[in-house]
Amino acid sequence: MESILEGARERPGGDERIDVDPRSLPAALERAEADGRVPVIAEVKPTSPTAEGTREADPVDLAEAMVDGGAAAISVLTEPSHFGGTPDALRRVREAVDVPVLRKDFLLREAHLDVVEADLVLVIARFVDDLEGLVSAARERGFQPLVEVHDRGELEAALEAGAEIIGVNNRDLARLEVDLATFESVAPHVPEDVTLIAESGISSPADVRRMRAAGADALLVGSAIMDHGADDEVDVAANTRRLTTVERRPETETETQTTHDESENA
Ligand SMILES: O=C(O)c1ccccc1NCC(=O)[C@H](O)[C@H](O)COP(=O)(O)O
Repeated sequence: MESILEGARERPGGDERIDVDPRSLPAALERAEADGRVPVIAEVKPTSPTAEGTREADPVDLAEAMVDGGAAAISVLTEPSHFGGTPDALRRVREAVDVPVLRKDFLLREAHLDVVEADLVLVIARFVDDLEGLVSAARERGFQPLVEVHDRGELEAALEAGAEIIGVNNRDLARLEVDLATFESVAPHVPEDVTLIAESGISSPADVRRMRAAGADALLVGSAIMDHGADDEVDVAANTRRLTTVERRPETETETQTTHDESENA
């Protein structure tokens, strides 16, 4: 984690202030609910420190397949060194799709906001010194800030900073371990009027049901959709659809299987 943060500290920001006309995330989540889709924010994540490989596919093709699979919004990694992302990939994806697009990166200061337009930006509570300042700076530019927390202390900080969209990350960024019980322990303390997102480690229909039962308004899913470990061409639309259609299907005993398990058993 330290090398990711070191890279983020050294990365320059933009020199010109960005001004965005954003697509609303809450409205996109409502549209998904209205037509019976689980609201999923599908993540274009070429690789990561915990991924088994790298997906070289064009980010635009991936994002379009995700929308085809029913994704309510798209998240695009723009961190270059550990996640294989670029701001240009996000710019191209946002031009190609009509759903809200989240910039997923390790943004530490105001100038980092001025790199590329997006509908939402991720602000990670534990890494930002002036959380309220960065949340306000994001809003002044038109971005919807998604403030990420991992425990109740960070949740309090996010609420004090004025967060209206909060993500609870099931991945402990200190140890990189994932535990879905994290969301279950933090969610009951999140006020009703906050848009609440469960992040990381959601890979099976059973995980989707579990996070929704715990109060998630939306789910942020990367690895299970990108399926980095699979050898062949991955069907990103099918991987997305498998999660977005969960609430249209009756619960079954095999729902705990991840995408990879299922394709091995097919
Ligand atoms: O995903 C990682 O390996 C990772 C490592 C270090 C810091 C952050 C990391 N992930 C960031 C994320 O929050 C996830 O990309 C996102 O929540 C999706 O998670 P998943 O569905 O488990 O890929």
